[in-house]
Amino acid sequence: MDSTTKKVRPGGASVLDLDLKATVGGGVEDAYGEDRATEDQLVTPWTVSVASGYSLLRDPHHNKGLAFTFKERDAHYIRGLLPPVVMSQELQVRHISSVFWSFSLSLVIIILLNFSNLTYSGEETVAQYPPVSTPTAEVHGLDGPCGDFLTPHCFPVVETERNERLFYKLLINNVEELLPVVYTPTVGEACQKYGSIFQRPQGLYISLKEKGKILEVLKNWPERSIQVIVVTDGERILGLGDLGCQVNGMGIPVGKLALYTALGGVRPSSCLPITIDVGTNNEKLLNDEFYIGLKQRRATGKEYADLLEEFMSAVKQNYGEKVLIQFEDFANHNAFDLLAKYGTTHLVFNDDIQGTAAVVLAGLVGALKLLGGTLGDHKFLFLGAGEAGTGIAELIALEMSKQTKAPVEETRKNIWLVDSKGLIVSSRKDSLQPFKKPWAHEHPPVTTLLDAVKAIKPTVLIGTSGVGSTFTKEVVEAMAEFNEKPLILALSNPTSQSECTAEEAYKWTQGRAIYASGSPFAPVEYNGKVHVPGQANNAYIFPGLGLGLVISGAIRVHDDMLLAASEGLAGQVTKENCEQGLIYPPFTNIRKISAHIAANVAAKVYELGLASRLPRPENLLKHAESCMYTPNYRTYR
Ligand SMILES: O=C([O-])CC(=O)C(=O)O
Ligand SMILES: [Mg+2]
Repeated sequence: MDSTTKKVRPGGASVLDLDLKATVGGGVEDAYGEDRATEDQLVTPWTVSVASGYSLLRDPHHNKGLAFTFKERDAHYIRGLLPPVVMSQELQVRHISSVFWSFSLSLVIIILLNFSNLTYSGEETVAQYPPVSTPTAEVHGLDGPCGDFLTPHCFPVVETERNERLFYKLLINNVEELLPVVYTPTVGEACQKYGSIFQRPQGLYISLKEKGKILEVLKNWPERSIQVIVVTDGERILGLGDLGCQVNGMGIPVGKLALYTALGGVRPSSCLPITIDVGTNNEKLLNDEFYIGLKQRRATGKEYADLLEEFMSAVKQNYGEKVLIQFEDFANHNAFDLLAKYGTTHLVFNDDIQGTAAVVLAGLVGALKLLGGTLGDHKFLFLGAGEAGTGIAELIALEMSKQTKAPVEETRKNIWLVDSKGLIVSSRKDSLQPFKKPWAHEHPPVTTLLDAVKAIKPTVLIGTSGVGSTFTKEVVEAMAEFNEKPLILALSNPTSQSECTAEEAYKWTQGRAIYASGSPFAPVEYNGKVHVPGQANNAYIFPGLGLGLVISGAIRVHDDMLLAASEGLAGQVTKENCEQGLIYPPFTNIRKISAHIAANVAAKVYELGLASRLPRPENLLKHAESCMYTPNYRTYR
């Protein structure tokens, strides 16, 4: 062998230089290309090591706090770093739960910190959070020190930072109470107020500065086996508008993915939150010296489309065909285009358009048990003709069309939408955005919601405009005039943007309304009867939908899968729920509900031939349940 044909690796070993580019293989699933890389190609030097001692207690994936046994403490060099008691996970959860509800959150934080890592300074963390009092705190009676001292959102954030399994166990065991804390509405407030407090990375930031390097950026994320990505560009965060990159620790994608794990059983390490930063048009943020995002106006047109295209290609190249990408809180003008463009090449869905649609359709099916009749017997009026409004409207029309065999163009005629310019009617057609055009029916112009209610006489009123307090007393009273049981869905988030509160809906209809909202409301007593409002939030759907797509190895999302998800949810509404006026099952059973949704979705994926995990398991419900991540501690050797 001629020495000139040898190359010397940095480690000193020599290899044959026989056209390495063509002959060196990395093996199947060498996704990162490290093994097949030639010597002149750059690779990411990832290492895997066993955590022990002090660093084990600081590793949230493996930390068990006081649950480490003495055998484990000796084997992993942590004896003495923890106080002498050994506490089971169940006891840890019980302890936190009891403290959580009977004392104050500030105290909880300190206890959690003790559980998780004794060297951590609680005061430091707590001091980072400015005073705030949240609607959640009010809903749950968590006043006092919690309100003055820190935001409840800080509680789970701190918790995941210390002990992931304890956090998920706590969340699963107390889902109804904690959902509003990790998720809507508190997450919205956290995004608005705490954008400048950057903690450790909880997801990836991809800005215009990363153009041309997005694949490299993805490789910087420590986990490789990614199954679900939630991505936002921050332009329409809930009903709060353009918050740019102001998503502290990426509130929205992180919050959604926490629910993928807690409610849908998707492994936390396979979830990747991503915030895309193309600038912001929010003047306040642009003028804020502490703003953490790009200080420029939003990129649009080709510049925006090119960045998104690079992102979508890099995701597919890095994680393959089966990674699910959930678009979240994009503005209308991008959301529909992105969904149409990538729906045929990637496994994508838009939670605000499709997730919300599936959950509302399920609620309507539940409501029919109370109201009687079929979907086709009802008339729907929406305030808001954006992603949620048109998405829900389309899915209702599709389901009606399936039920009645009438073409969807016909069934759409039972559905009317009002936007900021009034009722959408045919005379406005030329000036309407494309996604609104199918809803421009024949009718004289009507400018206000109240007049539209009087003219259309809907049986169902749905608010999706992101603007609060728009279902006024007059509007709700008008609904109650010609409906024995008016169905009122105030879907805008967070609580401040609700079209009307639960109390208003019941009061203004003398307790006759069937009411559900996007953000949670506490039960209301009216005339001696307790009314329990439902929460029509996409959190019911996306975790189960995602699980169904992942377990079947789906490669595309089809409308029929959304209908299957919706049916899966509707099927979980019991007779007792209906008797209480509830159109959704309680969140307490959400893991079971998610498994049913996942099984229904997976069945549809197999039926449509879009599944890549073969053969199809016989019992999909059992299979879905068996695939769900449970956060119980594992024993270490
Ligand atoms: O996050 C939520 O609670 C529901 C949702 O997607 C939105 O309002 O944009
Ligand atoms: Mg959303």
